[in-house]
Amino acid sequence: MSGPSWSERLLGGLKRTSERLGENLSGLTGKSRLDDDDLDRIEEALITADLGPAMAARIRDRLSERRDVAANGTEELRKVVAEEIAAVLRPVAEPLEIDAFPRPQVILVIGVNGSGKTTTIAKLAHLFQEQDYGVMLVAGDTFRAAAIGQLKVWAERLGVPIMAGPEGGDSAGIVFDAVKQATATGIDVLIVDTAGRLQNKRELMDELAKIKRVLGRLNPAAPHDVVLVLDATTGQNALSQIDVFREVAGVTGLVMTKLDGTARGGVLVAAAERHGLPIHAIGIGETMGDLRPFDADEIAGIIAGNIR
Ligand SMILES: Nc1nc2c(ncn2[C@@H]2O[C@H](COP(=O)(O)OP(=O)(O)OP(=O)(O)O)[C@@H](O)[C@H]2O)c(=O)[nH]1
Repeated sequence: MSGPSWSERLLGGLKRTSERLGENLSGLTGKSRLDDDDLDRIEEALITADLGPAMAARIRDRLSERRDVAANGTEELRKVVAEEIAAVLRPVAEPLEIDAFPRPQVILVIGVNGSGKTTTIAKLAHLFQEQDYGVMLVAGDTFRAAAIGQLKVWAERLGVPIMAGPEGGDSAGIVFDAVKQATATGIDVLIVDTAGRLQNKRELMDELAKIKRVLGRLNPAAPHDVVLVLDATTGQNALSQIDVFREVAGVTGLVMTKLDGTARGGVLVAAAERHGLPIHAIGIGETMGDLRPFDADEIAGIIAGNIR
């Protein structure tokens, strides 16, 4: 396939974050020692680059112990920043493993409409297919016919079975039927799409709670994973979505999408620092192959890379 490579696209998605840092730090060149004003500027730059105040303070502290790094050129400064970011990201880099017994492993996928939920479901299904697992999709968002239709298109493209009811159908009932069928047919992974109407928190909570209750009746361990899909282009907004969805659904892990294009990917670091939830993968495009493992050192390196 022609076009930009994985890393070029990822670089694009983190560019805004890394450029913000780069611009703010370029004035430090030639100094022999960082003074308090320099540290203030760095801290501010890190905050405007979406890394969040806690992370910015952490890096500032680290640099205040290493004020001489500026004397060794910006390369050294870059290394210290990258290392601090990587230290926060490494513990949360955790791929989604299929290890549930008895099968199927049930993965509930949640997130606001437009976050890239449906596309992420297709990408995950593709990934698991490549690992030789039998996958089935469930159209649990019954509020919009378009959502059901879109998932059906992906199921066909992937060549995987799908359980879908009519628009307005009872999603918990559909999920129940899907688990029964998946169990009977030896499916390994059941990926469930859910409604993402964040504006109505009560209804969303009731709906997700009902799906979880029904699942628990068939298998107390289900859902095994509750994966929240976040859109990197929403920047800080992604953080409040984590708060809300943790409260309504008990999130077990994250996938961040749209880390290509004009994303504000620095928010990944803020999310990791604040929540410590596993980050399973990142999305960097619209096709089923555009899911990439979350590589802490790679991301940290790119974010810090433009400091000059
Ligand atoms: N550039 C880019 N676009 C993406 C990515 N993931 C999803 N998209 C696009 O974002 C748009 C929304 O994605 P969907 O998967 O339909 O999102 P959804 O959350 O299911 O949204 P609804 O269908 O409205 O519920 C689509 O145009 C996708 O092609 C990604 O990683 N990168």
